Amino acid sequence: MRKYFEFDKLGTNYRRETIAGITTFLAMAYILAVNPFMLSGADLPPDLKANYPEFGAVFTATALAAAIGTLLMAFIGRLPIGQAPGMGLNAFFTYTVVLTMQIPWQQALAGVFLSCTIFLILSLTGVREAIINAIPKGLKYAVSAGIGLFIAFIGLKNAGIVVANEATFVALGHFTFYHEGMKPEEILAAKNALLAVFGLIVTVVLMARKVNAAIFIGMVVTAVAGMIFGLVGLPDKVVSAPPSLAPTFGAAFQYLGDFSALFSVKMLIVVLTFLFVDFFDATGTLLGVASQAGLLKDGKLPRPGSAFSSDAIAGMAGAVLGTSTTTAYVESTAGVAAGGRSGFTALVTGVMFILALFFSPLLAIVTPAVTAPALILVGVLMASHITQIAWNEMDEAFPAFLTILMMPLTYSIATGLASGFIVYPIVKVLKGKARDVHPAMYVLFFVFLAYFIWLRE
Ligand SMILES: Nc1nc2[nH]cnc2c(=O)[nH]1
Repeated sequence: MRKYFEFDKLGTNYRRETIAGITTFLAMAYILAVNPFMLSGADLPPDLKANYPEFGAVFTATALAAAIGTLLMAFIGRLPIGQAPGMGLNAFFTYTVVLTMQIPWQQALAGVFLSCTIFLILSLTGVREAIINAIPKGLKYAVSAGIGLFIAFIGLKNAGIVVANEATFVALGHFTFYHEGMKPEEILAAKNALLAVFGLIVTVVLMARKVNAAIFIGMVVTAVAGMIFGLVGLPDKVVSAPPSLAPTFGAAFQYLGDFSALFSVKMLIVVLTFLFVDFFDATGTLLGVASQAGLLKDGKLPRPGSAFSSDAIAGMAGAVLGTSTTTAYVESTAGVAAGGRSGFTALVTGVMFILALFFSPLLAIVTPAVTAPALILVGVLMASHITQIAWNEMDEAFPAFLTILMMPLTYSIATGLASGFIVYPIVKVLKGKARDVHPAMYVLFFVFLAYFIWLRE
């Protein structure tokens, strides 16, 4: 074991790797609640919930996908990196693909499976690197930053901190509940918005103090405060058998053979968006976390094919189980900060996800106010990529800015992505820099243009 994980070469030991693995698990554990909450449409009106997979099955799928993905990273990638369903693509799955595009969730899972299969092929053949070089750096970072604003916006909306407004589209929610004539639901909404603000402050302070499991602890503190003030119910037990996977397991397969459903412009955009986001995210995250751990050689990952394949296979497995794209998690930096250097860290994290399968009753304490701080603060982590954009070059800055801005304002990652990829070649060509644009970018221009023409009808 020590030899397989190269403990001596990496200067590490079992104790340190175990603490690191538990640390990464605690930093990622919020996804066990947030993912089923989001993918099952729990924050949507009751009549829309029927269009989404069942909560319990998504919980089991999330824990299993995280366990499988993280164990793949342990044994194949041999990196101290955890995997779980990503926070941007679960929002894209729920709000864009199923809610707006009205694609059945089973077909959306087929799209996840397909995009990860393509990612696997690109990773094994080395084409991945060629594509990474073809996409302008500013757009790559804009995708992460835009997703950060998007999921933060979802958190603010779910918590009632930001509300709809007829005159201005959006406005600040209501936080006072002692006016005369307030309806009971208005009082409840105001109290929940206050609870979310409380949770946000607690979590920000924990993060600022560099507490590794800040988001997880923040959720627990918020839920306990919610129980004290009667906003969150008590779980009736702590341990139970995992909820059945039957409602979601293999649901993707019913569409994988249906070529007419799978090969439409709508699905092309869905698959491309899943692929792009996972592609850029995995590249940035694997390099970023490995760099922090001091594992890069000449700026390259050790065994890059294995690491990217672990990401892609985890996504395929997750789609079969019943969750949106599983990917390498930036929260793995918490375990690396605690000393994790080898795949053994990921082995420990993966085993923790298996144990978590038996604690599903605790999910009863997760309400929109409890998840909101996690959504908003993961948004901050992702938005930090904004600094990588060349803001003083307008032909770079504007497409990136548009990508970032359109994601929250149109409530769609795909629309943000499409906006940037359409505007980028136009601005470059009109500036007389057509040769600076990679041919692949012109192909994508037409693909995304087709998206706007055929999907907006
Ligand atoms: N890299 C990465 N880390 C995450 N942490 C939570 N969600 C994500 C995600 O989508 N990508």
